[in-house]
Amino acid sequence: MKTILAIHTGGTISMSQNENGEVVPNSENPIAKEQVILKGQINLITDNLFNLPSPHITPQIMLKLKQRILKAITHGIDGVVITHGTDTLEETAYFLDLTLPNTVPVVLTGAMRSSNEVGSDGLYNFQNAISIAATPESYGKGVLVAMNDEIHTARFVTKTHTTNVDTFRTPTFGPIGIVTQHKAKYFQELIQTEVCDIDHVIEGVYLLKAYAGVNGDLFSALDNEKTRGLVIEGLGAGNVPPQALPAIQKLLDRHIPIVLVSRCYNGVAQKIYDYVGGGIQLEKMGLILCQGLNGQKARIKLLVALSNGKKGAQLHEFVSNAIS
Ligand SMILES: NC(=O)C[C@H](N)C(=O)O
Repeated sequence: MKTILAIHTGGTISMSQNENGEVVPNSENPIAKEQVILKGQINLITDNLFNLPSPHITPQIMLKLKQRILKAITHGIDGVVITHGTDTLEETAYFLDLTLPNTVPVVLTGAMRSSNEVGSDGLYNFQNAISIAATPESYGKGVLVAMNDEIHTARFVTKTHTTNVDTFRTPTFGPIGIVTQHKAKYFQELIQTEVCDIDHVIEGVYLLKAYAGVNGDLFSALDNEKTRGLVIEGLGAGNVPPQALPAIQKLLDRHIPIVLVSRCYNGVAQKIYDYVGGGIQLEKMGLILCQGLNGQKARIKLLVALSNGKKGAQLHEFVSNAIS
């Protein structure tokens, strides 16, 4: 019989609606007490590690979660399920994907409707996640996200709707599997995973979004001792308005690594344009183009790489490479 560890961290999946219709955290996690469909076929261990709405989750908390999972892997666990608030679920999932060894299935799930709401999706998603974690086909697939009958990779999944249960999508590449009758079926191979172990996380890694007419004001605000790295969500294929460039150049002159992704929902940042602020010129300035990650994922990757002590060409190679 397989032993699966369920780690609960909070989020809507463990909340309830009160008599005023407000969704609030519970002192006791209702999902942890539910009967799960595979009871009798698996040995389920429960750890109520945190009880936090996911906007309260920080990289330091992600690191604690990673350490908890690592301990369980060392003790021979067969699979791990994590329940998590959906707002930052993709960031925690990718943090774990980058920092854990790819040895046992690790599956994150959550809910868009709290535990006592009509049509609540929490228990359903939780059961799916358990069956995915207990499936032999789930080995070697990196950290997975299971929501609404779909299986996504941590690397590319993103929350796309504020309230709809069909919110988690993988733009450009699509999900790698589906769940039917609580059984996982995979139809895409995962591209190679990368592991970058860390024992601490640094501060001072920021994310800014470009927009029409953005100037250097926000970039100049980062010209200080605290700044260790920056991700810019550029326009289109990865372009930035010219007025912002002098302030960006100043950050580069201070040897602050700057990663460029696209603010577009689909597609990857590319070197297409050779005008002032175009991707080709930004790369010549020294920005690192990161293909395929959204801004929040690229920030996690840069944070992990810098926390690991990566610099120069090694940092460049690790951060720029997401799709090969
Ligand atoms: N659906 C959810 O879980 C959203 C909630 N605000 C959270 O992330 O904790």
